[in-house]
Amino acid sequence: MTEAFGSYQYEVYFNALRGVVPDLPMTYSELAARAESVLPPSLWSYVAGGAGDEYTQRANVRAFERWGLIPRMLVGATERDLSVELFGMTLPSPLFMAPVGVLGLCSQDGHGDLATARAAARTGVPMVASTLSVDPMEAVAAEFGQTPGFFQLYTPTDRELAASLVERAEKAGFKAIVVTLDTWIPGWRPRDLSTGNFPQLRGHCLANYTSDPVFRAGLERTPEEDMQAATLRWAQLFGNPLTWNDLPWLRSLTRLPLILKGICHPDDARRAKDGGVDAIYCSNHGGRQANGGLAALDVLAGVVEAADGLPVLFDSGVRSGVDIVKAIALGATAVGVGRPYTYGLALGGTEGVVHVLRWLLAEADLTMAVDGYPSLADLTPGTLRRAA
Ligand SMILES: Cc1cc2nc3c(=O)[nH]c(=O)nc-3n(C[C@H](O)[C@H](O)[C@H](O)COP(=O)(O)O)c2cc1C
Ligand SMILES: O=C(O)C(=O)c1ccccc1
Repeated sequence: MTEAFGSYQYEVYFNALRGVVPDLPMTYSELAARAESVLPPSLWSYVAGGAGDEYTQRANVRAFERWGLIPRMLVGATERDLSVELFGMTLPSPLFMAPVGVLGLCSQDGHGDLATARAAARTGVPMVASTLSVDPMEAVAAEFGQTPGFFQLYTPTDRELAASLVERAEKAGFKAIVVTLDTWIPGWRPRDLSTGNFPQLRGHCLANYTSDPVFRAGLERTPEEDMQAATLRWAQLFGNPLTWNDLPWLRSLTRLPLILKGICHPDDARRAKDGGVDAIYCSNHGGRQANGGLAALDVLAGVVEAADGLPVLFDSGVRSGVDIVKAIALGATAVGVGRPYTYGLALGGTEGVVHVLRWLLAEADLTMAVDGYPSLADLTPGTLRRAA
């Protein structure tokens, strides 16, 4: 069984009253500062950094500050219901873990994908497992327990390899496929470019490829014999500049729910819906891809409207439980975090991730209690006021 997150706030309260405070941060700024102090500098830069001067990354966070929740009184919101229906499943809350391709490297034991999957099992918070991982997807999925997991696909140029990855994800028990559209080519990332620092190009996090029969069949020597050649092959295959003409092919890859990640324009949301996808994932990749300036939160409502009833997943800039509540009020069905749980992983492995997830959920739950919104259905756009 997963932990009831609702009890976490009481645990934190009572422990704090007794003077027992966990040795893990309770605010994002402290979380980031402590993660920086434990991660190797190059890995810290890779995770914390973004595109260009990181204006968009900052805008993602600031966008939340421009919305204010209007408190309602005498509601008696003594019990809150944060559960969400998605693809016929009932999730305990709208929170999920966005795919992060270097998780494996971020935990002290070098197996952060597994550690994160264990946190998903403990909390009931789904993990979207990246194509880029230190351990193969089958090993990651084996740690999910009763919590559903989603597989994030970076579509390679080799269609047979794409089909193989999706087939493996189905067999491994993943419950949905998330196709990321915004990273067929890495963005302009000065921190990484100035240090020549791209973990995958050093042969890291490629287990899903090196364990794949189709990928292996394309190599002259096995990855065990020649990882450099395997890495080069990966770099050649990694990104596929798909077009809308490829959507029927993507759709044909799986009968699992199909989610397109990186949708920010209402027209793209409409087109995706017409193409038969099951959900839209509104995101600007945490400001890592284009430094285009617009916060993901500021395009959410338009995407939700165009999605016309399809579930809309959202990430980019969520740093607190209040942010989760605001994204739901602006129409998101489920809300993802990337860097926050990655920093928890760096600080404390599975425990660190569990801590961050429970904090975010306890804060969301308390916000709904204090502001008088007992269920997610009560969080409509009318509960927000644009403050600046
Ligand atoms: C270090 C790092 C690696 C990422 N790797 C992937 C990935 O492999 N696949 C993907 O779809 N998104 C990836 N993302 C983007 C996240 O899924 C997500 O969109 C983003 O982190 C959300 O923004 P946030 O970090 O502000 O919460 C990555 C993000 C970070 C920070
Ligand atoms: O770092 C990322 O955000 C990411 O998803 C990625 C994946 C592969 C190559 C470059 C970037």
